[in-house]
Amino acid sequence: MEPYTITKEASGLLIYTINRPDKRNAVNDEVMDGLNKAISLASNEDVKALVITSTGDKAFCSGGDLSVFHLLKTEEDAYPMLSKMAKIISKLLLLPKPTIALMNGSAVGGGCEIATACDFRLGRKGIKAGFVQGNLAITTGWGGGTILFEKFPSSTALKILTDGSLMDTDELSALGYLDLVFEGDPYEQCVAFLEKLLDKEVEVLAAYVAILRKKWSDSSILERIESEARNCAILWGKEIHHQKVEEFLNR
Ligand SMILES: CC[C@@H](C(=O)O)C(=O)SCCNC(=O)CCNC(=O)[C@H](O)C(C)(C)COP(=O)(O)OP(=O)(O)OC[C@H]1O[C@@H](n2cnc3c(N)ncnc32)[C@H](O)[C@@H]1OP(=O)(O)O
Repeated sequence: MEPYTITKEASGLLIYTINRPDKRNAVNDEVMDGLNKAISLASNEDVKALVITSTGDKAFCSGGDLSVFHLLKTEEDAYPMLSKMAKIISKLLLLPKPTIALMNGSAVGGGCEIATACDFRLGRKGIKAGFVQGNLAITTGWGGGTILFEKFPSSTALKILTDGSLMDTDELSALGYLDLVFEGDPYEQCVAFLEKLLDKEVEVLAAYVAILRKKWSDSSILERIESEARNCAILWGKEIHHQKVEEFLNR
């Protein structure tokens, strides 16, 4: 089974789908490379917006693939992986097209980091989402913490990150994290949400998005994301983190 697919729709949507439902759509190197490729393709003139979604209804994305990344034991081992994905997420954040996380399942850990980098988050009623990294004795390491602080009030972001709880769609909507809670076919709901946006010329969309992207690029966001990855790598190398991951893998 291919770990991801990329499809271009006649509507102008480019759709990147993580396809590892048995691993709850966890991110491994191939998924990272696929996302990077989709982000590059989304810059093409005929693409109006990039949608990131996944297969199945259990998980939008369960974060980093712990069964693979658990082999990374030290700060020096972990940093290249964290930095690689932090760069991809930075590219997603600054992509000059609107981006949408279409969440038909729960978003956990790094899955929330991907969703947070998107401009819009659409979640199926009944899913959950949470930045659980703190429960594993690490922080966000892909830039998601920095981006959360950028997009939400600081007290809201700090509470979400330090609680490490999975929140339901009522809580996520109340916090403004979800822009739409949907029922029914995810793709149809996404197209309906974007109906008016997709009516606009691609240059108009890109120009509005550029205003927002400039605000971030002018505020040294790339350096701040890089420093988040570096700090996470330090915690990653500690024994307590490895114990917490073992507990998850052996539960
Ligand atoms: C690495 C970067 C870091 C960051 O910077 O953000 C992170 O992302 S840390 C990772 C944080 N993620 C987690 O801790 C998620 C753990 N997963 C879950 O909490 C749950 O699986 C779920 C996502 C809520 C789904 O629950 P459920 O539907 O009940 O499924 P299972 O728990 O039974 O899992 C099924 C299957 O999938 C495997 N799995 C799930 N998540 C991961 C993962 N992140 N990495 C690797 N494998 C994962 C799980 O082990 C099960 O496998 P089998 O036992 O072999 O069936």
